[in-house]
Amino acid sequence: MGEAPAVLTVRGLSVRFLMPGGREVAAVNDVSFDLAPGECLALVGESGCGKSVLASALLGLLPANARTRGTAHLRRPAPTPDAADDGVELLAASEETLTRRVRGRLAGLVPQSPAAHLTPVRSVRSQLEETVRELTGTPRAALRAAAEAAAARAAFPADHLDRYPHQLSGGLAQRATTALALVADAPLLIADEPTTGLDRDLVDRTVGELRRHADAGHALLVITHDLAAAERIADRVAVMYAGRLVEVAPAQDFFGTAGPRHPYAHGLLEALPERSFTPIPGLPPELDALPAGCAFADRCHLATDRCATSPTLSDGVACHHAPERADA
Ligand SMILES: Nc1ncnc2c1ncn2[C@@H]1O[C@H](COP(=O)(O)OP(=O)(O)OP(=O)(O)O)[C@@H](O)[C@H]1O
Repeated sequence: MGEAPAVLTVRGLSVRFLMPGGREVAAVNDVSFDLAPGECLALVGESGCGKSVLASALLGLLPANARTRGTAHLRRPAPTPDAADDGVELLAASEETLTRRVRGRLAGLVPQSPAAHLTPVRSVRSQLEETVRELTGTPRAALRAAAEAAAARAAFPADHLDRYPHQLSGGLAQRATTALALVADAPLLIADEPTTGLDRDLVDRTVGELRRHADAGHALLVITHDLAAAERIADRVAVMYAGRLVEVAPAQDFFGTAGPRHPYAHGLLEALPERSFTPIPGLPPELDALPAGCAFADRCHLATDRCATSPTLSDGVACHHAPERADA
């Protein structure tokens, strides 16, 4: 983490879904992390490990059968310490606070399914103009130019602004939702799978834009299973497995010579075609029947009797058998 006070401070965040018959799905388990202004944290892990549920919890977008625990504090970085505002406790915030202060204003979201987030019966221009008016109070006469400027920030082409969502390719729909997410210059941007389904050129442009956004002082949480994209954007990597963070490491160490320390994180990297292309054997546990100990033990070549007790995240890794950091 950088030296500036965190924009987002998450402590002990857990999410359970209450299912029919009393079953409980433990989608996020005791997650804690900080995110500083200008920092990009990539949250990585296999499909279904809880990444999107975590993002939805932060923005108050969980369905009614969800129960959250823990705290998640979001605040605007202050130009001076005495100008600091108290920010918002996201998990305790009312729907009104989330709508009026948080979504779009303090936290922008580039959603996982852009097309589903755009209103199908309105052109991109009209959706951008409305969002600009609501979030920035721009007067009507200046709306057109402000919406065009917002589109340009996300490299959405001006000559496509009058199109409707069904007339956009996946890449352009993603640019439109990115433009909407950037309108209010929120201090936190959450991008959920921003590169999924894009061709190589668009992946490059998206990665570049997101990195520039962080470099301009915004805190950026990128949720992705694209490790190559994570390597290019992130300052730090947080690896999630069965709803828990199992490793949080500087990206340089994680992708560099030091490498990951958790056996699951190691396996994720080694599964890449440009590495040894060896998949991790087995499957993750069901989230409604998590073992009492380490959730990865069943798939882990290092597992011993000690793994019957759950390791906590300490010094950046949650594993009884993780190697010490070389510089520790
Ligand atoms: N409304 C819900 N009710 C019950 N379980 C849910 C609900 N929403 C999500 N889950 C479960 O929570 C778990 C985590 O889902 P999540 O979408 O966060 O995974 P993810 O890591 O983002 O994966 P992906 O990359 O596929 O989106 C999954 O097992 C999912 O089935």
